[in-house]
Amino acid sequence: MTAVLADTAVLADTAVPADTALRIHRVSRVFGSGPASVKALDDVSLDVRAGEFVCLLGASGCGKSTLLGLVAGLDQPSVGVVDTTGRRVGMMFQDSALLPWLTAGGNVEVPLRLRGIGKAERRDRVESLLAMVRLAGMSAKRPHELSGGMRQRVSLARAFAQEADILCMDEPFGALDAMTRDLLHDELERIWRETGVTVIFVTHDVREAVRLGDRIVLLSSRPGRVAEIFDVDLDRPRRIDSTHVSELATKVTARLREEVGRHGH
Ligand SMILES: Nc1ncnc2c1ncn2[C@@H]1O[C@H](COP(=O)(O)OP(=O)(O)OP(=O)(O)O)[C@@H](O)[C@H]1O
Repeated sequence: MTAVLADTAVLADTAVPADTALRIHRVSRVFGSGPASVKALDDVSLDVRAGEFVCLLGASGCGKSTLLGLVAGLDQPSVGVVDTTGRRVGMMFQDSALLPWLTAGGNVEVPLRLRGIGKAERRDRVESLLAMVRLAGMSAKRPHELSGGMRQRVSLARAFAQEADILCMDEPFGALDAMTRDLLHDELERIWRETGVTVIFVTHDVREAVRLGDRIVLLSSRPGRVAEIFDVDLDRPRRIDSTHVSELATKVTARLREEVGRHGH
């Protein structure tokens, strides 16, 4: 009887609610072994609701990309569990990483091809994905013919072509100028709302996190732990230069500074 009760307790503890898209449970990641080993993540837990937009924020080297890689299934935790609840996970990187020998349309088509979608349907989907990122009619252009912002739009369309339920984004707009980034924030927010995708968005830009996130998860450095979680209760769409965004960004920055100071960066 006791054993049954114990099992039930374990099950109750680990059952994931239906509206939870992602559960990160007591995850640690250590690279290497012995004295030279690096503990990149230490006992990180986080539940993300389906359709939620979560920003992972922290100083350089705090383990943001490591955590994202675990969610994307590119890496395994040393301890703990990453449960993507049977949902499909997609990825988008900072560098647009477009295949230079393919056109814009050809690049967007890659994830559709990989999933065995037929030619006629692929053509339609590519057109609508490019229209979604406001690049209608640009399908035949090659990456070198496009601006950095346009390339990142193609990359965004390709990311959405994965039709992921959870989209992991690793500083996707980090290399863009402020104006282009602002436009892409608007586009991403619109597409996120239209598709209902769950987004895990890594950034070290506090304002960007406040502009986009439903929640901001602040990670501490060495080892990476959840230092604090901020709810962003601001109406959307938000302007990155609005007073409300600035006020919360100031508060988050102060907390980030505290964390950075604590670890002597
Ligand atoms: N494959 C690896 N082998 C060894 N150490 C690693 C590996 N990947 C990451 N690390 C270390 O783990 C720590 C976290 O790295 P990670 O890239 O996740 O940080 P980050 O927060 O994404 O940094 P940044 O903002 O600079 O991109 C760092 O100390 C890094 O050197």
